Amino acid sequence: MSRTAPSPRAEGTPLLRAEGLVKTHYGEGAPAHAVRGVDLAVRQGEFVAVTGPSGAGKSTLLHLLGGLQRPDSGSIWLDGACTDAYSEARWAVERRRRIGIVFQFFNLVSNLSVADNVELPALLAGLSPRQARAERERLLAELGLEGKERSMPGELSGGEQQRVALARALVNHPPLLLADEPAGSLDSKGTREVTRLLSRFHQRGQTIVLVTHDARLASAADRVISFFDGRVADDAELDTAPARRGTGISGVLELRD
Ligand SMILES: Nc1ncnc2c1ncn2[C@@H]1O[C@H](COP(=O)(O)OP(=O)(O)OP(=O)(O)O)[C@@H](O)[C@H]1O
Repeated sequence: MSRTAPSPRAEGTPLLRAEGLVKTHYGEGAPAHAVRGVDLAVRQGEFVAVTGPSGAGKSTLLHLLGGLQRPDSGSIWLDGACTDAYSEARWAVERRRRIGIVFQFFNLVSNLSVADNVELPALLAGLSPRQARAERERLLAELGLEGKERSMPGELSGGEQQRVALARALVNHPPLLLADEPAGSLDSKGTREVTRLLSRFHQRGQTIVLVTHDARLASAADRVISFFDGRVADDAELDTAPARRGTGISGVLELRD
């Protein structure tokens, strides 16, 4: 049975809301209490970075928010709709429509071309092949990947693969982008690229929840949640974020520096 959405914190219904999230992993050793009771609301247009030490539970939290793992208890609302009763298939549909996800190791389909990797979610969401191709062309051009359409993921640099993954995540115009250590396997140039891209999409209104160890990447956000031992230890709005100052990423994104 669906629960009623709690009253909004401010400025209307949050795009994403979690209440009382708990998740324990049972593996070989002792149970890992990864998420121990998390309440969270993310408003439309926010760029939230979740930081914290290794093992704090950040990735688990992101997986819960994207429906990739199920909480042991607690609830998640997407745009005011409770997801408690969602099946795996329903979550897959909701992700296609509402949530783009990028991962540390890109998770591209290795035997599909760049073009096919980006078009696939659009086709699955019901776009015609022509529409999917148009969206793919637009995004790959924007991300500086023209000419790479027929390449296979293994032929690309890590930074290029992550840009393809971003194109794939955003091809259906999802209201929410979740990013799990998107620069975690990139060099400093790749990290700068990802930072600038996330800032740019955020400035255009993209809501982002980012998990990262990287202070530089986190500083692009306008709100930083410090996660420790499965709980929110601090939740702070940054008044120095580039997007808020309006002095950071603007104009044309230069990727080829
Ligand atoms: N599938 C799993 N099975 C068993 N234990 C798990 C699983 N996934 C995570 N854990 C454990 O849960 C805890 C939290 O892991 P999680 O990956 O969420 O933390 P994290 O903050 O993202 O860490 P890192 O920054 O190192 O990626 C850790 O103790 C981890 O070993």
